[in-house]
Amino acid sequence: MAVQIIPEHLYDLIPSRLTVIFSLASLICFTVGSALFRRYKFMKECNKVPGPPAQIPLFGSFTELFVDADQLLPHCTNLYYKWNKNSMLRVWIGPLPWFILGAAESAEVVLSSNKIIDKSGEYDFLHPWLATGLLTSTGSKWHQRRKMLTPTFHFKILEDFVHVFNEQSKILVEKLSKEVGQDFDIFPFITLCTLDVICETAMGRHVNAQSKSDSDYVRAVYSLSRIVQLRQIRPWLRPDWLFNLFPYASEQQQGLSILHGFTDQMIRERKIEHKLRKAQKETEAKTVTKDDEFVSKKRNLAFLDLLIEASQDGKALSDLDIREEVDTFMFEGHDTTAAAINWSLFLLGNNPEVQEQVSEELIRVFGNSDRPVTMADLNELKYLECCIKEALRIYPSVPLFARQLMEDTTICGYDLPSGATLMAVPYIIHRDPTYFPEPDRFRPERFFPENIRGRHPYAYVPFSAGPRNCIGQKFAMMEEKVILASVLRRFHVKALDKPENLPILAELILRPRDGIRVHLTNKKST
Ligand code: HEM
Repeated sequence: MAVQIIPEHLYDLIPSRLTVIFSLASLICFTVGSALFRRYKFMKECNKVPGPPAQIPLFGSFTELFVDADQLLPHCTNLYYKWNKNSMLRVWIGPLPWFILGAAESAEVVLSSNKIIDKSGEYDFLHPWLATGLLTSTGSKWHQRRKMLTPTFHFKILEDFVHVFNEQSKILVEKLSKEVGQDFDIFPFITLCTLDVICETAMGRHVNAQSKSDSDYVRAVYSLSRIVQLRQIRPWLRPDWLFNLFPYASEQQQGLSILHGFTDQMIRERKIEHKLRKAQKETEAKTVTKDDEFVSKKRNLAFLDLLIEASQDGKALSDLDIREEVDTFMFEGHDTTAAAINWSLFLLGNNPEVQEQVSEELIRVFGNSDRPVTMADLNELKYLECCIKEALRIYPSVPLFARQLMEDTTICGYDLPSGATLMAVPYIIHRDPTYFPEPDRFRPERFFPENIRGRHPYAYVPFSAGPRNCIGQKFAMMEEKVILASVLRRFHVKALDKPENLPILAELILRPRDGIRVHLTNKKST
């Protein structure tokens, strides 16, 4: 006999099957309808910003940036000039709207804000590698870390790195001297040099990348950068579950084990050294004044040592926290400077009259000696500095960077919805003829003090600007100056390609697709 669970008098209260189906259908219709309505409103707001129309209703355009990698920047620049009305362009990357900030005016609103500091979803693809270090973190974590790391870029600490820049430049010059008289690609030589510099300054280790012809580390950096870039612009590679179906996933895994394995080993080694140093220090008398305490205690240390000290034996920073910051320095600190030095050489190699002026300055400062560059020299190399700045204007190492709106915000008269991605593009911003007439011409005098005066402060942003600007910009300028001065004291550089014919890849870093082909002549023998 079946057990009667529901009393008979309640049967009438049970909805009929039809009612259930109807209610469910209504609920689904309501949910889908309101989602579509929200989406429609979102797209309507976004579409108020001028830009190419979405090709697929509700989903935007899958093909807008589906161009060859070396066409991405020219394509974006053309789109910007075709549609731009108010310093901004809207592009649909699949269902996601990107707002391209291509002028000082729109860049200022975003970069100067203390609220718009969240990185966009595009940075999530860096997380497997950099986790949430300073570049990729947000909110209170970012605030705390920025505060903790700022003193490590103190002028006095950077001063100690000048000898590293000199040592590695010397090796570079020796290597380049073997190429004198031949046509060759200088890009890998510079990259290995900046890699040696960052390994020594960030981790306190010689990796001798310049002496080895091929570096696993550099290969892994390139492979990961390419994969991150692809995931940013190919919507089908975005979700992890889809990405994992492609061979890129195993390539990424291999790259990560090289990069993380390397950093982990460095952390282990430096922690042991740190313990020994600490024990030794405890036996020494402490005679420093409070003001000098931070700087004087930390001289001759690598960034990693400073992080280990700041970690308070794991209480403030775990080993993983340290790794994410060291990886961030390694990533941000070597490829960016390598690209910047290469682009400077490329432009100087295309503009012999400018290179001549640099040579005259170098003779004025160093005479014919080959002594190392000092801190005082760096302050004297004013024209070289203008050349570096102008090269970063034409070819910003970081060609674009992005923020995500966490609340509805009005920018340049447009009401942009929460969730939108704002993409600052220095490559376009730096070519605004209002601030830089004949923008494609290499004219270092644009950065003479009298010519900078009155220029919009956000017209030139190679290191970004505002609260999330580049923490390493002084380090980068010093390194660039030492390396370029060392190369140009010894060689005359002739570039073999013209800017108008050089294919450029806007990856995470702005790179020449086929390297920088040059011909060096020995100055001393001329
Ligand atoms: C020419 C060389 C360099 C250029 C052009 C450059 C450019 C930039 C730019 C544009 C940003 C902002 C990125 C964004 O908002 O997504 C940035 C951030 C950053 N850079 Fe650099 N950088 C250079 C060298 C360096 C060096 C040498 C280091 C370290 C040793 C470094 C460390 C960082 C870090 C940690 C951040 C994140 C800062 C934050 O969000 O608080 N950079 N850099």
